[in-house]
Amino acid sequence: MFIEKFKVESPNVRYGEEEIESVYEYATTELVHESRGGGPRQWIVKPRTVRYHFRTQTRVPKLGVMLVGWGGNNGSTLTAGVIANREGISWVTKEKVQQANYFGSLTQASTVRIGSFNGEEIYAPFKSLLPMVNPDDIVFGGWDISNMNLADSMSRAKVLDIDLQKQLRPYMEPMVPLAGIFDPDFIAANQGARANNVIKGTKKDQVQQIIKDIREFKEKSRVDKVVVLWTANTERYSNVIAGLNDTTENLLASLDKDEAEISPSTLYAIACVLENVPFINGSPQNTFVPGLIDLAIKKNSLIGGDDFKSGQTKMKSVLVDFLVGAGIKPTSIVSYNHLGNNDGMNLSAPQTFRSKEISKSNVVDDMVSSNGILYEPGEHPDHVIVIKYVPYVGDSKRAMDEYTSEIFMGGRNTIVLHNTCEDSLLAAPIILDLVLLAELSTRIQLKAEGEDKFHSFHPVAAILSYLSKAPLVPPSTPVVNALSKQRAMLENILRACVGLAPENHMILEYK
Ligand SMILES: NC(=O)c1ccc[n+]([C@@H]2O[C@H](COP(=O)([O-])OP(=O)(O)OC[C@H]3O[C@@H](n4cnc5c(N)ncnc54)[C@H](O)[C@@H]3O)[C@@H](O)[C@H]2O)c1
Ligand SMILES: O=P([O-])([O-])O[C@@H]1[C@@H](O)[C@H](O)[C@@H](O)[C@H](O)[C@@H]1O
Repeated sequence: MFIEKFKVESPNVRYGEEEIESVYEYATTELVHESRGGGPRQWIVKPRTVRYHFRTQTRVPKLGVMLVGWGGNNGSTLTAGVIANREGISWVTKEKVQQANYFGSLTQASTVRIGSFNGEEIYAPFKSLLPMVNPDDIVFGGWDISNMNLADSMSRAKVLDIDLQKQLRPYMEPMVPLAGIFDPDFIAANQGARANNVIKGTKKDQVQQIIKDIREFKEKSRVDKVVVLWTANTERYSNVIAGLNDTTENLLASLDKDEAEISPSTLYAIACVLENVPFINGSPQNTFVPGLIDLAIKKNSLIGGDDFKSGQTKMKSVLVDFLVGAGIKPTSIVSYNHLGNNDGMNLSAPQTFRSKEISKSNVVDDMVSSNGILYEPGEHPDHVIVIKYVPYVGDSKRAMDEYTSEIFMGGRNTIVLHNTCEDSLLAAPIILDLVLLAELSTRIQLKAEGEDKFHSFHPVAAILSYLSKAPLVPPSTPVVNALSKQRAMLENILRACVGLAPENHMILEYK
């Protein structure tokens, strides 16, 4: 059964005027590897409980979202989708009259199990766990190196139905991206033709301009908070060089010296961290060079990413988790896709493709290393990524995957998948979840027993892992890619904030 909302009644939860406070007993384990009584060393597991206090501010801000690459397929499609939902627009397709929706958004279109009632499982909207921004209320803005307005960008993207585009045009025509930071050295040469809207000056001038843009947008749109998200083109990796971008001091000194190796995405990120505005990277490049991560930690300013986990890779983080978890040994994974949008054209250059190849390849590492029965240390499946640019198919990505595994008694199993979809219709809801969850996480404070004061989550927002192909995590912490674990982590943290135990699916009541 589905319910719209609920309230938790418990001595561990207090709903105040301005915040929800909860006390949560976090059950974990401590491992030691030592000898007992002079015998050989053995692994000892010690269950332990740590008491956490959470405080979530319940006042939901008016949120401004500034997209870098606003005029792109993802940016224009997301903007269109939010307007269509806000205005209740429906449109005629060849099959039916279609209503706007937020399908594909974890926060807007998925549910969580609350419990059972009279033997029936009860579910509520994911977004009902804690007060969240209503996406209909988001004010969009942003930058693009192309000066095309959002209505024409939507038309250029060729993602949405024509009847819908016609109804949206009046809303989107007045939306014009701010000039962006353009550096041809970091993206494919084929992107140069659209770069007619660029910020001039030194890299430091460009950072100052981005800061000025953010302040003016916030004032003009009268929003309480701004989140910036990169959905611009994939850049090549920046070279990480000691003395140039390895520390805060060196990165800022390099900025002063107008160092060529600082990428546009890192410049936007510097501006956001200096302005204490959350910055999320939806592409695979290493925007967050060590010096930027160091700066974000010093400023306690949220950064998150990398690379939206939207389609082929999302499926991979489910399938490989299932196979390895079932004791089946994937030995060969081949992921091919072709697409014809501008992203695909940009990825046709070797240096930008390499950024994407890295993020799409590393997604199985945690699952493989979790099973020492199947894999020897250092052993991993053959894993090949192929992306081809085929203009004719446009945004309608065709993905084909082949998974070959070893099974019982020397058997082989091969699974083949084919997936066709508008890539931007998968990515847009992911972008929405990223900005909504980033904003929510900045309203949560926590304190573990033994700590003397409340503090925010670590500024490197591992909580956003479910939405990223290559989750950015705090230094020296584990990267988890298995989708079910990522979702459970996120849901259970939000459940703890409102005094609910983690969902463990034991339903002992019925055992
Ligand atoms: N399913 C998906 O669509 C998906 C999934 C994962 C990641 N991504 C990543 O999201 C990004 C956007 O995808 P898209 O399909 O919207 O691409 P797109 O090419 O349609 O849009 C990118 C936009 O960014 C602009 N741009 C490029 N460099 C810029 C800069 N320095 N500053 C400001 N604007 C700049 C371009 O003019 C373009 O309008 C790509 O990096 C892509 O790899 C997309
Ligand atoms: O999310 P996913 O489907 O694994 O990966 C996608 C790639 O297959 C596609 O070629 C690329 O253009 C998109 O940006 C996205 O990264």
